Amino acid sequence: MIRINDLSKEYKTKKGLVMGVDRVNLTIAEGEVFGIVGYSGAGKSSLLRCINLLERPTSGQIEVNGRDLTKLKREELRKARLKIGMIFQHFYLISQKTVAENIAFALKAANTPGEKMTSRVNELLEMVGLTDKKDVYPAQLSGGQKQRVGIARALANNPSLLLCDEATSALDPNTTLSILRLLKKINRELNITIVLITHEMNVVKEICDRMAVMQDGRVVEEGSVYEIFSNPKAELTKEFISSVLSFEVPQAILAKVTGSIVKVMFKGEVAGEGVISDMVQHFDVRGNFLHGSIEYIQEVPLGLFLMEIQGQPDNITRAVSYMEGRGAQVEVIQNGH
Ligand SMILES: Nc1ncnc2c1ncn2[C@@H]1O[C@H](COP(=O)(O)OP(=O)(O)OP(=O)(O)O)[C@@H](O)[C@H]1O
Repeated sequence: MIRINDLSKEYKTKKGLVMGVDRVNLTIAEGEVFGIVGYSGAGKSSLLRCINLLERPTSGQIEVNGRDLTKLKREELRKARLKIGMIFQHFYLISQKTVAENIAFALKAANTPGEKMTSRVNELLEMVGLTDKKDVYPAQLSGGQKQRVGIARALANNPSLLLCDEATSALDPNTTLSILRLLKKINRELNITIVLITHEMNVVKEICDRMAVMQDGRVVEEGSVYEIFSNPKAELTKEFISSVLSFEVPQAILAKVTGSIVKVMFKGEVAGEGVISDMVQHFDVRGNFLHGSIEYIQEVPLGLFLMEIQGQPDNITRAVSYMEGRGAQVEVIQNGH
């Protein structure tokens, strides 16, 4: 478990003090994938780098597996850090070393005996799917392959925690997905807690269990990814969510709409049911889809639809109540005219 207690990080600059992290409190459970989201400058990197004390917090505590890292002596901290792996947006591989040597480098830092080294490197290469690239140099690898080496290196000393600093931001969407799946596999099979920072909600949607949204060094919202996606509270969170669940309908289309416009959300299993078609059958109304999607967050469906309902106002009201009675959240965006 990771406990971040009242953590602040101030930077002294020529223009005065900058609050990188401002009194953050977070608890991250063992085995969880936790995402920290925010725009550039929100304080994500500062917070992540405080977790393994790459940055020393100005105040507050970082507790990892029951030990306050800020209180550890140099040698104790070095040992504790070996159990915290980290991967980076720009990989930071050593260009003069082969893939195998890059991974072995982390094992040497932990004084792994020579005879164990080769077998451990091979094991890690297999885990990240790079056995055939063992003897090549980083320059000969694609971005996704470089990140796989980064992951193998981070896992070398059997960490309990993996910190990911914008790990997929330099990768194309397909490669991003394959790296995220690898991270999820590592989380599930090795029970490694993962904390990642990103500015992309798709990353969070794909693999995180819980998340926090940061702005100006502070956490403005925190919760399960599903709850936050289905019911974001802070304005900033809503903005982030709209980047993945967008309801933009061209004005030209909206201008033609004469019925009521409603936004309908189905959570969980109910998303698969034919609530909307039942509604159309039960009441004397017509429904036209203007926009819609079913997103799967942690394999649980979240259905979001924007639709026009045509009919007598009373029937529309009854139809909306019917959908609500069947578990939908309905918001009337515009009444018919
Ligand atoms: N070494 C530093 N010296 C001075 N100010 C810093 C330093 N590192 C970060 N900051 C400032 O702290 C604030 C938070 O920066 P941080 O890099 O943590 O944000 P971020 O959300 O990770 O953004 P990005 O994704 O752009 O890295 C910013 O105002 C930044 O300018």
